[in-house]
Amino acid sequence: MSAKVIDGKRIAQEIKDEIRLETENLKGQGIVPGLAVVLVGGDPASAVYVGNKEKTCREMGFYSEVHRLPEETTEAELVQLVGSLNRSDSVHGILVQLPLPKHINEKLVIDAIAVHKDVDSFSPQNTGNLVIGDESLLPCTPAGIIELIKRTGMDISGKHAVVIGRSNIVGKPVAMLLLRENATVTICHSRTENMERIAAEADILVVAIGKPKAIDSRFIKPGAVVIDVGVNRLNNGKLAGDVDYDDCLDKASAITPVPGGVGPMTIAMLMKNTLKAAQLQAGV
Ligand SMILES: Nc1nc2c(c(=O)[nH]1)N[C@@H](CN(C=O)c1ccc(C(=O)N[C@@H](CCC(=O)O)C(=O)O)cc1)CN2
Ligand SMILES: [Mg+2]
Repeated sequence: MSAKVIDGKRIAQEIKDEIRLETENLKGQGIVPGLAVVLVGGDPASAVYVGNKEKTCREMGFYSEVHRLPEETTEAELVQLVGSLNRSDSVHGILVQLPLPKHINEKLVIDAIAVHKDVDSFSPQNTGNLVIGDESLLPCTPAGIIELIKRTGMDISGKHAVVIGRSNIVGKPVAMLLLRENATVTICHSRTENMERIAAEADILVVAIGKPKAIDSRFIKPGAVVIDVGVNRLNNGKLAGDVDYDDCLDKASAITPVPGGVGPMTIAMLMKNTLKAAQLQAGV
C-alpha cells in the first residue's frame, strides 16, 4: 500500500493560523511580537529564506526588521549589530541567517545573541536546556519534525526512532526531542557500521545528511514513518531529499515529500518561537 504523504505545507499553515490568533490576543494587551533577521552577503538561497521570513512575519501581524549587510561586513560589526538588537525593546527574537561568509566565526556571532531572544535556539544555553529538559525556546526544524509526526496522528512514545545525521542544527536536537517524547533513540552517522540494518529497525526514521536520495527502501522497515530533512538542489535545478521518495513510498506507512514536508515547518516554528519569546519577555 502507498504511504500517507505528510503534508508539511498544510500543517505549517495550521500552526500559522493558531499563531495569528494568539498574536491578535497579545496585541490586545499592547504587545507586538518582533523579529529581527540579519543576512550577510548575497547567497541566493539565504536571500529567499530571509524574504520568506519577512513575509511570514507580516502575515502573522508581527513587527519585523531585516538587516541585509554586505559580504565584507566584519565580525566586530555583526556582533555590534546583534548587541544593539539585544537591547531593542521592539525586538523579541533575533536570527542570523546561516551560513555566514567564511571570514566570520558563526559560533562567536550566535553566542552574542541574548539567550531569551535566540529564536533559532542554537546557543549553548538553549541547547543545554533542551538536553536537561528545562523550559526554553526549541530549535525550529527539530521542533517542526515533532509537530509533523504528532499532527499526523502518530504516537512517538515507546517507538524506536533512528536519526541519521548528527549535526548540531538537526540530528542531535531532534534526537533529544524524540527522547523527550519517550522514544527509544539511536543516532547513526558517517562512521556507523551496518547502518542499513539499524535503520531498517526504525519505527520512525529521520534523515538529515544532505546527500540526495542516499536512503532507499532497503533502509526502511515496512510501515515506518519516514521524515526527510534534506533539501538538495540537483544539477537539473530540481530539489531532492536525502530519501529516495519513490523507492520508499510503498514500504513506509507515512513519508514527508521534498519540497513541502519538513521545510515549511521551519519558518512556522520560528514564528511560534518569536511569539513565545514575546510572551516570556512581557511576562504574560
Ligand atoms: N539561522 C538559520 N539559518 C538557517 C536555517 C535556520 O533554521 N536558521 N535553516 C536553513 C535554511 N532555512 C531557514 O533559514 C530554510 C530552508 C528550507 C526551507 C524550505 O521551506 N524548504 C522548502 C523548499 C525550498 C526551495 O524550493 O528551495 C521545502 O523543503 O519545502 C525553509 C527554511 C539553513 N540556514
Ligand atoms: Mg521537506
